[in-house]
Amino acid sequence: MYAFYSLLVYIFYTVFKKEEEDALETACGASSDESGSVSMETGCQRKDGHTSKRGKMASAQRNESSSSSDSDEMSLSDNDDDIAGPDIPACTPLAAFLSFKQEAEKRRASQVQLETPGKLSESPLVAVMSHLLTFLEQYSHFQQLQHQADQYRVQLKRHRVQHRRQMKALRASYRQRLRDKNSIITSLEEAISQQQTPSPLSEGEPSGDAGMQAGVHSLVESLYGLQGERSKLRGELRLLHSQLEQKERDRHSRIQAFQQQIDELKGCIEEREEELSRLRTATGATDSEKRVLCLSAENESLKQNLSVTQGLLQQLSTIPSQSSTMLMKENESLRSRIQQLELSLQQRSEQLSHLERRSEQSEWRRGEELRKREDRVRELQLELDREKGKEPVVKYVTQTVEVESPATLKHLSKARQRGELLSEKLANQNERCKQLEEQIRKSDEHSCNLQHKIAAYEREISKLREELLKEIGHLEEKKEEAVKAAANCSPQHFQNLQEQFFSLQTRLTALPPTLRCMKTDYASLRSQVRNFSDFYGAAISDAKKQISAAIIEMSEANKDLLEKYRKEVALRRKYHEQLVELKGNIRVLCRVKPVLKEDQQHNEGQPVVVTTDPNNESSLSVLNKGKGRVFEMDKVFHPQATQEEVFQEIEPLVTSCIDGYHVCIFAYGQTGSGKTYTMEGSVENPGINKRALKHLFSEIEQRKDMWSYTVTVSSVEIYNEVLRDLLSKDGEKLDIKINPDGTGQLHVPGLRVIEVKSFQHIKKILATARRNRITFGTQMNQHSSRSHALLCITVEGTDLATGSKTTGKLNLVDLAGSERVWKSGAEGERLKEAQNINRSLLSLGDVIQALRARQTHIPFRNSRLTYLLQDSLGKGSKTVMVVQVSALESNVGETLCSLKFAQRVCKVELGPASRKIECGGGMCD
Ligand SMILES: Nc1ncnc2c1ncn2[C@@H]1O[C@H](COP(=O)(O)OP(=O)(O)OP(=O)(O)O)[C@@H](O)[C@H]1O
Repeated sequence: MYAFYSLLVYIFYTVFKKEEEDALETACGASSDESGSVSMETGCQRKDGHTSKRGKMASAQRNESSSSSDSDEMSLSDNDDDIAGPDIPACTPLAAFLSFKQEAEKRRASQVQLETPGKLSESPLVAVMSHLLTFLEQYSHFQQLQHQADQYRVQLKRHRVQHRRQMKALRASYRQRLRDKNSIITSLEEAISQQQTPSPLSEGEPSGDAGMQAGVHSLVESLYGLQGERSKLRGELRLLHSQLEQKERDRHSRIQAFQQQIDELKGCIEEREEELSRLRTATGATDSEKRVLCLSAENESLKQNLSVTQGLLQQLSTIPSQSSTMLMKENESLRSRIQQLELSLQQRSEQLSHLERRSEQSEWRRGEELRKREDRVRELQLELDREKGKEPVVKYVTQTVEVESPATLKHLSKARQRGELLSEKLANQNERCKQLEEQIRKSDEHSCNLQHKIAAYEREISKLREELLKEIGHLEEKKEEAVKAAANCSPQHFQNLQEQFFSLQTRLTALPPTLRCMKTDYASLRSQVRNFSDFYGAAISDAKKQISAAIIEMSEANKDLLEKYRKEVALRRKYHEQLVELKGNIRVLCRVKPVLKEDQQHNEGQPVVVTTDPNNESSLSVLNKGKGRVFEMDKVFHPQATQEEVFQEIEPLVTSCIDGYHVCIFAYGQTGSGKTYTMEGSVENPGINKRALKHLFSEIEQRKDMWSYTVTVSSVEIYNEVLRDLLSKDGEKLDIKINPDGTGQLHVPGLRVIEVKSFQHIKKILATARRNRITFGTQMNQHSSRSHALLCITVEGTDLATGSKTTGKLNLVDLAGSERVWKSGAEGERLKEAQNINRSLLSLGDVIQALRARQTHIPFRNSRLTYLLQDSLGKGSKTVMVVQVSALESNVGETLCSLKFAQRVCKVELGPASRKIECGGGMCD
């Protein structure tokens, strides 16, 4: 009866909810009348004061209804309060009803027991109801649990997605950092800003995610650390810029000071020249006057002598008896006069020879001076050239810094302009120096002419002297005759004699003007020579002093500059290393081959499936079967990229080889994709090999004042796993062995190693290696290289100041093309070749894989190629891989393979590169 009644009420309750609620309210009201502590809000309560299970369920239902309204926000909310009970619309009212009925039944049973004691205390209906209630309770609990589990699962999934997203972002940021410094900084900022915004996940998460949170925190910390490093680097860069500016200012001021000094010197020289010309004319005039005076005095005395002689003759003519004695006296005086004249002539000739000696000496001294000055000018020229030669270093720093900031770029362009101005000024100075030399040469020529004139005059004088002597002899003869005649002279004879005497007198008077003229000329010339040589000597000694002072100053300034240059080189090296380390010691570049005419002929209508992004230099996408795939590399060269552009990316590594690092550059890719073109290039457009060697020699030339270098070259090819020397004609099979010198390094006994002195020499060597390499035509490439070709350059340097030694190695490798055998149409010998090529490339992949996994054993010995490259592929080396790909759809499979391999290499870390430097007998880094 009760069961039926209960069922009926339940049906009413569920179908007509309102009525049921009313009924429930009534029932509860009745119950509350009895207990006095029941309310609709909290549900019905038992007499013992405990909240009934039904009440609990009702409150759970309320919670559920409140949480369900937020269900849309569930995915974003992490609040544990969101966990609510299951949706149980049917069982809750039933449970409420049953508990109500159970209470009523219990009350009724207790009344019955009171009325009829000894009867069964609990009816079966009550028992069933209690069972039902327990079941409902358990059911709702189960549903709650299930709901909670679902929510946990959703949360876990959400956490996992977010975690994966975060990890992806972090990985991307790290990769970005490796790509280049600027992008690292940006990505770090992004990552930091991401980490700085509080994540909703970080609060109230289950304890299972604590590990992940700790990981994230540690990453954030490391990012902060990197940010600090970045600001430190920026500070260092600023410091470098300011140092550079200071140096540039110093250099400029020094150059100005030199310029001023040189100008002053030139002014001095000009002044002196003017003075010289003035003095020359002035001295010439005074000397001539003096000579005229002197000679006129001499003339006067001669005249006096003559008049005396005349007087004597007259006396002779008047007193014939006394004439002979008189004549004899006159003869005596004439003889003495002649002797005097002879003496004076002798003295003069001695003076002349003395003068000649002096002029010769001054000439020799002047020649010496000139030679020294020429030497000094040459030295200065060399120093200036060296100064100019420093420009590239500044340029390099400029290039390195240009990457950093546009302000530095502006500053360095100004510095370059200043440098150009300086070199112009220096060229002008050289020009002026040359002009001065020209002037000196002219004055030398002039002095030579003067000496010639002096010599001519001297010859004339000696001729005249001879004539005079002859005349004197003649006169003496005549005098003797006259004396003899006078002894027995008749008046007639005496008259004859007188006539003869007068004629002689006239001849004697005719002589002096010629003699006077000659003497004047001679004396003026002599004084000119003496004055000129004295003045010239003084001017030269002055100029010498000034030049030597300027040279001393110059050499001191040069020392300073040299010191600064050394410091700059060291700084540049340091920053270069930091840059290379930031970029990573293994770098992967990708070059897309342009579609050439011959490619179009073979693959007519083939679409291009490889595209590069002009805004992103480090990604390229490949379209395969309608799906695009993006690959990230350190740098991607678009099909139109030039050989020069490719080399520019590699240039810093070539430089580091001179500094003592081991560097390996290899080209990898499908056959015909342009590996040989990139490494060797053509005659008119050379590739990496030639450009690297050219750069190497120009860098060595720049450093020759501080370092001496020896460059040696060898070249081998690996064909069918057999090693052959490409520089020897016999093509003997070679083997790789451990060097017996105890260094543990590898060497190839019998391999021809050539010392190279110049770039011209290397050209011939490269041509020989190219001729000897094995190539065949395949379906994919008409001149396919069937072997791996290695060009090994060793650079041994010695620091001239400290004596420390460095050994750098540069391995330039043109790998044989990877190919799909069916596609290349290889058969027989070609098939074996292709298999060998693919096997060795596979070994290279294995080595890279092992390096990537940081395995203790790296399988270098699995192929000749990897064994030979062991030095340059392992730890502490710098490696660049240029992946060559074709853009055509027919090659998409090979392109994808090559790019996947490249991506694997991208992830390899070789650790910091180490410099192979030997100081004091041992190796040190
Ligand atoms: N970037 C480029 N610009 C112009 N021509 C190119 C370029 N790359 C390759 N080539 C041309 O494509 C042809 C094949 O190139 P190359 O011989 O260098 O390929 P490869 O990868 O060395 O082939 P293999 O592995 O078979 O030796 C050559 O004629 C070369 O001149």
